[in-house]
Amino acid sequence: MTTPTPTPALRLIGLSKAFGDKRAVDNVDLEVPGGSFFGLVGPNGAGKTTSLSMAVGLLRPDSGRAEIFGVDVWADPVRAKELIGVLPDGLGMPERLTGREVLSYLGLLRGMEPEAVAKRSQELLEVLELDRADSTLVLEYSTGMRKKIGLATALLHAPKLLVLDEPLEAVDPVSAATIKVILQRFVAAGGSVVFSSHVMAVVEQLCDHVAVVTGGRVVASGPLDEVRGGSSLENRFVDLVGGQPVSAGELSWLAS
Ligand SMILES: Nc1ncnc2c1ncn2[C@@H]1O[C@H](COP(=O)(O)OP(=O)(O)OP(=O)(O)O)[C@@H](O)[C@H]1O
Repeated sequence: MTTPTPTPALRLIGLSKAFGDKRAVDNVDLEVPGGSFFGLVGPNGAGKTTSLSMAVGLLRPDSGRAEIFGVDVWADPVRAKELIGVLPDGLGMPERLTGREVLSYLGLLRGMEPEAVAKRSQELLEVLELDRADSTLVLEYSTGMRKKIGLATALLHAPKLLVLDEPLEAVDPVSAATIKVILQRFVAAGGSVVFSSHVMAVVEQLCDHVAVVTGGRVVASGPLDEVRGGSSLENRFVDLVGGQPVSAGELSWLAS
């Protein structure tokens, strides 16, 4: 008897998207195994945001489809949205609300009971160390605080998969450390995470699976060790994107 293959947390099948003449994402196939910590890594303009936006139903593909735990994102958006927590790139939050108010509003909007919203918000504000969430407007938040409250909104309804666009980009080191711990705990508890980054060191530090994206295409994907192979991920990355040989010093900005 054959063992059934587990349903991937996220599956992209032949996804493509063009903006005018520009092919931002070109026939991308990707499988994110359930329970994995998956990094989508590539340089600016590689197509990471466009791919993730299509994966979560924020942007309609020209062709192809996306499945969250086997649920077609465009055929059954309600079910798909229950399964995912999303941190978009822009973080366009209502800026005249406090962090707690943002969470309260979103929780009620998603149909949660008021008591559950209050309890869950309190837990998230504590673990994310957002202790001024009652007194500070989002308008006044630092990038780190915005990413943390964004992560709290993504986690509010206890999703099975987190899809995060650059969650650590331009974040202060203390907030970044907090975010990393929360994501690691989420995966340890059986959740799955997909996040984008152009920082190789972050992906190597956190992820068990990785996809390298450049020019709108996935040029390598799989378990981190397999993709990395014998040489460092930085060198393989440079090979894949067609760059010149570089030293670790030249690449130090990647680790910032
Ligand atoms: N709304 C849009 N209109 C026109 N072009 C777009 C739009 N969104 C993205 N693009 C283009 O599509 C390509 C892929 O962009 P995308 O934002 O997906 O890349 P990215 O890998 O997320 O880059 P970054 O790390 O800079 O965010 C880029 O050339 C970008 O300029």
